[in-house]
Amino acid sequence: MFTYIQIHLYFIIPPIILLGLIYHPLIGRREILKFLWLGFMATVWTTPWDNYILSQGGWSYPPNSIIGKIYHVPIEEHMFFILQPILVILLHSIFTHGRLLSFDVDVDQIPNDTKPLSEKSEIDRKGEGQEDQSTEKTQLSPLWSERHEEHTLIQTLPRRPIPSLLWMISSLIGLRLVQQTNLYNTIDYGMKQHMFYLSWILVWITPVISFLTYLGARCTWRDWLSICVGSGWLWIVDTIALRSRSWSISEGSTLGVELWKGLPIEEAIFFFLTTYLIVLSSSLISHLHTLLLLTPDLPPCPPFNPVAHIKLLARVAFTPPKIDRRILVGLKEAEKTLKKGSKSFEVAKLAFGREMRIGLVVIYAWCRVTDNLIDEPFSVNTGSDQNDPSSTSLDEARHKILKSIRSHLQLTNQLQTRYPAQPYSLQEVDQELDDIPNLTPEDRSAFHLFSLIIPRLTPIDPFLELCDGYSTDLKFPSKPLSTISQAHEDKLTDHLPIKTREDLMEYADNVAGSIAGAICHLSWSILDSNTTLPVKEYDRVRTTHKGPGPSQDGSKERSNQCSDGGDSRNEIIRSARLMGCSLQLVNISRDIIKDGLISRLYIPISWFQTPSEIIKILFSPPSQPTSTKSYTERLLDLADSLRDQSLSSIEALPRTTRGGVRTMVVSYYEIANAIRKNEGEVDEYGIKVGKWRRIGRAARAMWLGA
Ligand SMILES: CC1=C(/C=C/C(C)=C/C=C/C(C)=C/C=C/C=C(C)/C=C/C=C(C)/C=C/C2=C(C)CCCC2(C)C)C(C)(C)CCC1
Repeated sequence: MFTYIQIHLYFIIPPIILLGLIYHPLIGRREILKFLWLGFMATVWTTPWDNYILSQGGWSYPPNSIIGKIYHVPIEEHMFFILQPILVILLHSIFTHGRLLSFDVDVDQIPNDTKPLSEKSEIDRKGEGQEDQSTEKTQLSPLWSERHEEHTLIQTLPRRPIPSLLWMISSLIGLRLVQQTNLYNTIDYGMKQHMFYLSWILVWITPVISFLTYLGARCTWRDWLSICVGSGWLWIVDTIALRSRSWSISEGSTLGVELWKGLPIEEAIFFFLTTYLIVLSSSLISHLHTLLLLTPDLPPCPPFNPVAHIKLLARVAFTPPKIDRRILVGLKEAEKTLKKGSKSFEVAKLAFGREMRIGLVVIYAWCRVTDNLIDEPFSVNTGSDQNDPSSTSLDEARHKILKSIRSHLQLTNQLQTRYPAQPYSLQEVDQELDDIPNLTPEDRSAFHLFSLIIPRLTPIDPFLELCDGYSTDLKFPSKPLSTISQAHEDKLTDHLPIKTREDLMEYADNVAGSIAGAICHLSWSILDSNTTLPVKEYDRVRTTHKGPGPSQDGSKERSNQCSDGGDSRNEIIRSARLMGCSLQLVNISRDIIKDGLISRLYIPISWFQTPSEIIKILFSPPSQPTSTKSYTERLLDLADSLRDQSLSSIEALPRTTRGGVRTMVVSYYEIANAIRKNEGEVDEYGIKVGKWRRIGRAARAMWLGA
């Protein structure tokens, strides 16, 4: 026989420890709130009910099975009220971790208003042209804007009165049966007395389910999966406990029907409904957390104090905000972009919690789209230039696109500083995008998404710096040089902007250091802030993004900016930027030959003894590849020294981002290790990194911090 505490020790606590170990790098204040709130609600809601039923003899415990009692309820049972929510929440969090949005929402199409503004204003102009209809237009326009608003705003948490009513009806049935099934009733109601346990389950739990369902809580298929696994496990545990007489259910108060041998149907229903209620609450809380991040006038990070936290969630649950459709569509598109674009980021993103991941996906999609637009300005049918764009037209188009991207960023930033005095309006920023010739609706959607989410979370400066990095790329020959003589004619070295180590460091800092800094801001805003507009808090830290040229060790000299009492966040950003540079150097080493094929040489010219060495790298024949050893070694040594200076900064980030950042870093360093293993040689395909080795290293970094 197992005692009640042994049931916990053998069957409930070990899975909690196991799931806790798996999920612990991502357990932050959002998850802790779930444990606290549901543990608290379970205790408050279940204790009086359990006391009453025990007093009525509904179930009982052999005296030698329990440690002690608080009134009628054993101490172990009180533990169960808290352990079951912890177990189910962990299971639910793990099963639903892969979803970017915790809820289902039906937005398949890119909305029409991703069309260029010029097309929209065309419609407006047509209306204005018809003088006789002008009065009608003025009357119609509020209606139009109302409709327009309806079209762009989506309620992701609609009330669900019908399913809620069905749950309420089951509560009423339960209540009716309860009235007739008191065990002490002298009149025998036949079967009805056997309904005692079932009716009390219905009366006790269905009103809460009905309430949450009314608020809009509902399950996705992954939620159902966790309900099935969770309740399935609890059924097994209950069967073991009942068979070993850890507790027993009174035969008089049950129907006598068993799900399988030893498990009364009432117990199966009980554990199914409690698991369902916990998953329903957990998924509703996740939904509310996502709404906080996606709604510009709510704080993206919930308060640390659990009481303030649950109050905020309750306020949002009772008056759920509508979400801009373009955000929801944009996120869907961004996920697709990511799937196509980068397998490794697709996996690495899973090492972050959901809210952080949303921010990263938005930034990644924007970077990907802007990078593609600049690299391939004529990729889509854009008119006359498309067939054989000359170098000049390519250059012009690229510079024009970069200018539009910059102005879009600046306008986006202004939009944020005007908010909340004026509502977010994408119309203005949209105008800038109209100047980009071959913008697809998907690209436009990535820009919209960025404007709607990022400016209140991170300063815009890192992205402007990334644009500086893009403009360095634009200095390279716009079309790959196909012959050595062409290279000589074009005075190749004039077109190679990375001349010294400092140039290289500045470039790496602009393209990767900047994004590393943005990730720091993102993590503070999402995981450790307490205002609606966390970006305002970064005004001081922001200076870290602008500074004089690079110093000898490659970092930008910004010592004067830290003399104000040593803001630790400035320090962290500085280190993070070094780490970004370090990863970029690894990237550059891997792609030396590949980049050479498109006439991009990121190795400083000063590292070459003679011009013929440059030519060898740029025109490395596939049959007799040029040795890259001396360059990769130097680049990777530099990368190592930057990494060593900055590794400690990861530990200063909010706890739930550390695992993800560590995972990203080690996967990059697996590339560096592979290059070293190959004696510094890379070819046009870069270098192969063993998939399992990479996964193994990433897992160690995530769970063991190594
Ligand atoms: C009896 C019995 C038993 C068991 C027990 C247990 C295990 C219990 C549990 C219980 C539980 C485990 C319960 C739970 C409950 C829960 C609740 C009651 C909840 C609620 C919630 C709410 C109400 C929420 C809300 C909200 C949200 C979610 C969000 C925000 C907003 C608001 C606040 C609205 C055994 C078998 C040993 C033996 C025989 C008898």
